[in-house]
Amino acid sequence: LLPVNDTDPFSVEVLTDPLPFQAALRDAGPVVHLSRYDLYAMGRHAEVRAALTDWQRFCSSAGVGLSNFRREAPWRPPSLLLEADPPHHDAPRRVLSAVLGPRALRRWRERWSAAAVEHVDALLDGRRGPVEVDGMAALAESFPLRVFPDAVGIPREGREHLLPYGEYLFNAFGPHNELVAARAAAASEHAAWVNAQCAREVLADEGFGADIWAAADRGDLTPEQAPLVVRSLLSAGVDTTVHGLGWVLHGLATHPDQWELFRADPSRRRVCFDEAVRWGSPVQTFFRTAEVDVPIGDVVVPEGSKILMFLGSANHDPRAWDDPDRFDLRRDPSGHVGFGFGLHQCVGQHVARLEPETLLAALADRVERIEPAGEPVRRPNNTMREWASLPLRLHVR
Ligand code: HEM
Ligand SMILES: CC(C)Cc1ccc(C(=O)O)cc1
Repeated sequence: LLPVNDTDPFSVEVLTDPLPFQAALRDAGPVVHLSRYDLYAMGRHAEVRAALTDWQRFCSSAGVGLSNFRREAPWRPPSLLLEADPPHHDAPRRVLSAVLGPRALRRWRERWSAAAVEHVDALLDGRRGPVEVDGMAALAESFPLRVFPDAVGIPREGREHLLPYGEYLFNAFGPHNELVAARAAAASEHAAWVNAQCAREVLADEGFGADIWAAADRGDLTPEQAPLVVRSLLSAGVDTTVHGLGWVLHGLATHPDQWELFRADPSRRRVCFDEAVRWGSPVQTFFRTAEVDVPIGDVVVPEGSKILMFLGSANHDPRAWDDPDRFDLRRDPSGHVGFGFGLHQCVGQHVARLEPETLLAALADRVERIEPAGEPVRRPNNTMREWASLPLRLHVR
């Protein structure tokens, strides 16, 4: 293993199995200069949380990827939430908080519960005993794509652009390596399709998109801002939940006692998804930019530097968690940074929780046991920790 500060954290090797590098990063100090990209890396829970709450000194408007928007043009117009700081961030955030809040989701809960039952019934197709599936294709990818685009209110045509768009977006937060170069040509086509779905005239009368345009009618947003706020949903709302679900299924399959616990004790159901997001941390890393010189320990992070926060490492920091590498529904995962923390903390987290809640409830009624049915396959991505396939055996009652 190379010394930490010479390691490329975006190499396929580290992206595929990040835990050894992250342990070395945590041990190397509260903040570590990585020479390869001239950035400052944080792997410990305390420092990552502190940086996430300190939006004045660690800003988002220079981009939350390696690229510094003040030095090079972003590949797409910046997000009005993710890549914005107060005061510009305030109104779009206020609008999306209301559109995606727990109260607003009540009308989707019944629909998604019914959709989950239909989805699982169709998958099991009346079979009993052991049923082998690829958890990613059969559940983690297909269920979010069944319910979320309709909730946004986009047309059915062209939805196959959604996953590749998100895949490219999350790669593009990292360095311009092979993962980005391989798909750069297709990306502009995916982006063009996504942008076209944000126009008022293509969106259904009911859904998150319509709610955002209604906010513009009320003057809570300008008509120029509305389509970009809809774009945020299509950018952040699909691949994240797909891989969040992937980690739930992988955790339950590799810890079969946990499925027993989940089925036996409904109170565990609420905590299950957050424990999976802590344990798997589908969003592994992203950046901030130092607005001033920031002293941390005996290192000064110079103004203008990029800070790389390792959320997955913070969520496995033994300074913050007992037995962090264990997926355990008995633990209280609150305080994890898998949804971020502070001002930009995930505004879609309630949607993110509702999808697995409804799907797992439908599975719990029919499946007594979940176990691995072969080697799962990783897909390297500069930001997202993803399973390409998850062979599972579901024991159906
Ligand atoms: C498991 C699923 C998800 C994970 C792990 C996740 C993770 C995150 C994280 C870590 C951030 C903070 C980014 C930062 O601080 O720079 C964030 C922000 C955000 N997320 Fe999520 N997210 C998920 C699902 C969703 C969904 C379903 C939506 C939309 C329906 C969504 C919309 C957003 C938006 C718009 C922001 C920017 C918020 C702001 O900057 O104020 N996310 N998400
Ligand atoms: C973890 C975050 C980087 C996920 C994310 C992506 C995109 C947006 C957007 O607003 O486009 C917001 C959040």
